[in-house]
Amino acid sequence: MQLAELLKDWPCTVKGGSIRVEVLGLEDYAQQVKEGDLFVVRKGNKEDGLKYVDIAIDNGAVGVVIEDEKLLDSLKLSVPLIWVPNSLKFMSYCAAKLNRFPADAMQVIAITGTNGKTTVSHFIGQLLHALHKNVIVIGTNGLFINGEEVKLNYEHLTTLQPKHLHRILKIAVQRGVQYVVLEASSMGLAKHRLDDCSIDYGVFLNLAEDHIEDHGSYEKYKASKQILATLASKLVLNGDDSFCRTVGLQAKKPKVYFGLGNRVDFQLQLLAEGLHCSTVCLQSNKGQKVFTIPFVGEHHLQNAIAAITTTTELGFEIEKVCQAAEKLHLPKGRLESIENDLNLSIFIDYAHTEAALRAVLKTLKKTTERNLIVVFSCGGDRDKHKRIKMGAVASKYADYIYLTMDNPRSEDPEVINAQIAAGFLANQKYEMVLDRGEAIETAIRNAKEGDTILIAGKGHETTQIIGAKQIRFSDFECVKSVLEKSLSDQKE
Ligand SMILES: CC(=O)N[C@H]1[C@@H](OP(=O)(O)OP(=O)(O)OC[C@H]2O[C@@H](n3ccc(=O)[nH]c3=O)[C@H](O)[C@@H]2O)O[C@H](CO)[C@@H](O)[C@@H]1O[C@H](C)C(=O)N[C@@H](C)C(=O)N[C@H](CCC(=O)O)C(=O)O
Ligand SMILES: Nc1ncnc2c1ncn2[C@@H]1O[C@H](COP(=O)(O)OP(=O)(O)OP(=O)(O)O)[C@@H](O)[C@H]1O
Repeated sequence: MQLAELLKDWPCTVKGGSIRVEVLGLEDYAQQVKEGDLFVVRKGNKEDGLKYVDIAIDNGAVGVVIEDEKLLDSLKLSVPLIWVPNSLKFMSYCAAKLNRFPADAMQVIAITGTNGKTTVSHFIGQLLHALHKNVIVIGTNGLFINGEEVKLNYEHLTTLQPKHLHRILKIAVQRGVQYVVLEASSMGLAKHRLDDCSIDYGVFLNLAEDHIEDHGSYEKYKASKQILATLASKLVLNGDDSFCRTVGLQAKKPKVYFGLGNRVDFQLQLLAEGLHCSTVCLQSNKGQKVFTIPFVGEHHLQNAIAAITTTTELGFEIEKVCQAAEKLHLPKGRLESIENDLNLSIFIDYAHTEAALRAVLKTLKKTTERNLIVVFSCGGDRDKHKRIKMGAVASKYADYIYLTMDNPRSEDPEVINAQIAAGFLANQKYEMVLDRGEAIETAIRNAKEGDTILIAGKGHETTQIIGAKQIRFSDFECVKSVLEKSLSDQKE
């Protein structure tokens, strides 16, 4: 597309060079600029893109975009210099336009909330696939087409940057994908990554304190989430959550409420609970339906009803949606039970917020036969306020706690753990085993038949960040090797 055409409807000032040049792509990382790309200069948290303009031009940039108006006079380049008021908004628009607004050809569902985005995205993906639709799901766990993971070869964010997202959507449309389910992180929304996705349904799950340091304050975090209500045409809201209710009251848009409580359009009631499944009753103006879903936990019932409501709103018959819901499964690392011969219940779960830890511990407390044991810690260099709160929640439900490491980054893990332990009840039994592998091994070896062990915080992740180093570590691989070792010890 010609630069002139690309810039036609966007407020900007162009200086020097020719606007008749062909633009092939968009890049804000200078070293990755390819022949024909526009290079967008941004001042970030760590770097100033201005430092890298020469590299971008050497790599073939056909234009340079800036948002500092003063540079229009001082920067002399061999290619057009383009000033735009907001480079992040421009990147979103430009990426969408260069790919011919692929989202317009799809039904776009975006999910936001502090907890449950990945789970609900995958549930909606599974329901649509079961209803014979082609669907792409993009979020923390990666990119999935009809349930099959497609590996990306670039930095993986929960909400992809527009330069990646619109290219993926264009290919998806070409391959006949009709639905896209996107996780909308607060940072992704604040950084305008989803501005030009023509979102049909914005799904609001819940709000709790998180990412405060990333955003600067809780109010700013909350405001970032609310951006989704302005971007989406219709809203699907959790009627049990006060933040979602407020979003619904403020938005002058078609909306529908779901929940486990009263005053909602789609209500899911728990009728009976087994060890691994829940029998539920769905009530809506379309009638009543009783069915069984293959997992437990109030929070996952919330996630299930969010997905069922959204899919029904997309125009599918409620009976067929409920039928498909009987085969839902949780995504990798969410309340995942690990089979073993030790008569222990071992679960790996991605809980890394206070609300998530409460939800999963409350669920496991109900099913555990004996003691509930938790292995966890908190991440370093972020969200310090949540440590004491997570400590208090763990202590409320757990009989024994192993404090360990969960991406301590530049912080001393002993200090992080001391801040967690400050939230413990006075009589809490616990110990600190900093090496995560050793902590998991000790928890399994010391457990007695009938105990439940929750290994929380890492879920699907496969790395541990200690200092500046990222080392390979997976809770799944660790548990597997401990179980194998204990089996061979038994045989000896
Ligand atoms: C907060 C945020 O959105 N940060 C993103 C942002 O970084 P930044 O603005 O600080 O950029 P910077 O590294 O200072 O660099 C400034 C400019 O110089 C350029 N540069 C820099 C170095 C270089 O060698 N060459 C070069 O051209 C950069 O491309 C950039 O344009 O631009 C970078 C490059 O495009 C992104 O990698 C980076 O995401 C980082 C990886 C990140 O971790 N983001 C997290 C906070 C995030 O978005 N997380 C959410 C989930 C959390 C939530 O729920 O809110 C997510 O959606 O994943
Ligand atoms: N509806 C919910 N309410 C409270 N906690 C939940 C809910 N759904 C999931 N969780 C907890 O949060 C953890 C993470 O779930 P999930 O990955 O679906 O959330 P997320 O919002 O995508 O998280 P993140 O933004 O950190 O990637 C789960 O392992 C579980 O412990």
